[in-house]
Amino acid sequence: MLQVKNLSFKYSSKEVLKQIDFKVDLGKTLAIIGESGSGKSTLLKIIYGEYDLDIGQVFWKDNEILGPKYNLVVGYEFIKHVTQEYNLMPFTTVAENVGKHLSNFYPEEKQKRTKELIAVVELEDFAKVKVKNLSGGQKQRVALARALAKEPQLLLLDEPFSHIDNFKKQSLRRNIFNYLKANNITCIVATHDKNDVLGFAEDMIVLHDKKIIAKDTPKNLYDNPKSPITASFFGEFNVIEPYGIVYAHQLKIVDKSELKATVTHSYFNGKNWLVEAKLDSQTIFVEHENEINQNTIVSLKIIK
Ligand SMILES: Nc1ncnc2c1ncn2[C@@H]1O[C@H](COP(=O)(O)OP(=O)(O)OP(=O)(O)O)[C@@H](O)[C@H]1O
Repeated sequence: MLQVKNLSFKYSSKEVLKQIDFKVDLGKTLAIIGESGSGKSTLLKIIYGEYDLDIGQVFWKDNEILGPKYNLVVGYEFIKHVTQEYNLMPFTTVAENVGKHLSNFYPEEKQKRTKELIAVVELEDFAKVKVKNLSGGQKQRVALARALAKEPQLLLLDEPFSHIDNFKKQSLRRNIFNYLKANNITCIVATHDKNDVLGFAEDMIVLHDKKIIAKDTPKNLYDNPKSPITASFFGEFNVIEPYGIVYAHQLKIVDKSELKATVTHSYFNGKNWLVEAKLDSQTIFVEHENEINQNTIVSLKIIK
């Protein structure tokens, strides 16, 4: 189990994290979400052992994770950290990068494992291509494969699919998370994308103003977001008193109701239209199957 106990952290005088406490069971995935600058990457770096802590502790099983004051080389063999920088070797091939940390003592085994991982990230056609000639998204996939190569016990992923196009992202996400499950690898993923979380993470924490403001399963947080920060991660929402947080898809346009709003704009979003309207002086968003003309008065019903 990974355990983060009462952790607070400052960069010189700037406090970034305060009283952070959570656990991740072996083989489970925890998602960390929060606005840009809320400290997600910092938390992953601390768990990797990149910084010394004045307050709090991090444990992997019974071992305390310690920072550079205690370790000549930063990090731990059993943890892999895929950062937003990738740290690849640009002048060598995809296969060489993926196999970099695998022993040359068993060349056949190395080759087999490298091939397997290149398949997980769907880069078979690029195995012999030098990394410097790859796109940003392809590099990100090489970094993921390389992190898995030495079978880490704990994998830290920082925005792992941010540079990968939607076409590839869906299958890649499934490949990676299924691989982690099949190999009982514990994972912490920092992300802005709800699709990295909903189908894959057992638990999720929300960072805001240095603290954890919510901690639960993704489904419970989705069903009952409690704060606008949490709701905004899942989609367009409104705060309508006395009902509280109402997602745009929970507001229905009906024939008759007391709740009336005036349409100001309709945005096509593929599946349906996002209708912007004024409810008294408040701007609200409603999902609807058709476009609605500006200045139309609509009746609304909340269906939660
Ligand atoms: N090396 C550093 N020195 C000083 N301040 C830093 C350093 N790294 C990050 N910070 C600051 O710490 C805060 C948290 O940054 P961090 O990168 O952890 O946020 P984040 O949630 O990962 O953001 P994003 O979603 O944009 O990646 C930010 O205000 C950032 O400016």
